[in-house]
Amino acid sequence: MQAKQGDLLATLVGTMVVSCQAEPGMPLDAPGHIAAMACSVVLGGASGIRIEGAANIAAVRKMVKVPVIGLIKAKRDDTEVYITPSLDDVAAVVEAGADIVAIDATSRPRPAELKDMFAAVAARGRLSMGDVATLDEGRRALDSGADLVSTTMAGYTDYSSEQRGPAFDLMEEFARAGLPFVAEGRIWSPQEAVRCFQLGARFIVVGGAITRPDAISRRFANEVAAWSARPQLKRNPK
Ligand SMILES: CC(=O)N[C@H](C=O)[C@@H](O)[C@H](O)[C@H](O)COP(=O)(O)O
Repeated sequence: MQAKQGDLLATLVGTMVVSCQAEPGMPLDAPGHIAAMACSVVLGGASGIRIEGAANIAAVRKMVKVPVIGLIKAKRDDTEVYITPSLDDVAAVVEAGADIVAIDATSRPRPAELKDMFAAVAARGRLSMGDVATLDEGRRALDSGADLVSTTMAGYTDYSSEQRGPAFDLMEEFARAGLPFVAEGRIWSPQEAVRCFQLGARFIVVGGAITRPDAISRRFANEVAAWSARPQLKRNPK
């Protein structure tokens, strides 16, 4: 790894990266909106930004100085892998201005060999982040040349059990194995964020809890609806 890349990683250790993404078709799904979110979370203390899509990465790159983790979500017929699945996607993420390229590093069949994906990132002078669901996948990603591994995919494959909160069990497995990891996925509270560091995370990536107003509103609305539906409230409206 080149010295400059090591410096970049050092700025992230012990800090929070914020993922600024919008589902396709949602009101915030536009490069200008994503860039405004990125600027806002940097004001709030994010030390890096995770961004999906070449146009969004390019828009954010112009607006923030902090490291940008870029990815392309591409659903394909030939694979379940959808986070930066191909070598062309790697090139597009780098071209758009990302410092770190996030790549699905699960063990599922993929269009290109993992080691070729990570090598393509390194050849372009960028860092790579392997998004995994299990410890074995993390080990394999690091052996294949990933600079970082993240718990991103835990709970999102058919062999990693669905979870409501962060993948604390997987983080403990990484720590016991002495492997460095990034904590990402379903971190919803500052207390959960701290717990990730207690378990040994190098840094954390928080998304929906900060940047998905629809999901945040739904949490409040569900609690409010449950409160308002209490039987005693119906009996005594005053
Ligand atoms: C599984 C998958 O596709 N994760 C994506 C990866 O970029 C994003 O949709 C997540 O928002 C991101 O990982 C942060 O997680 P959370 O929003 O739960 O804090």
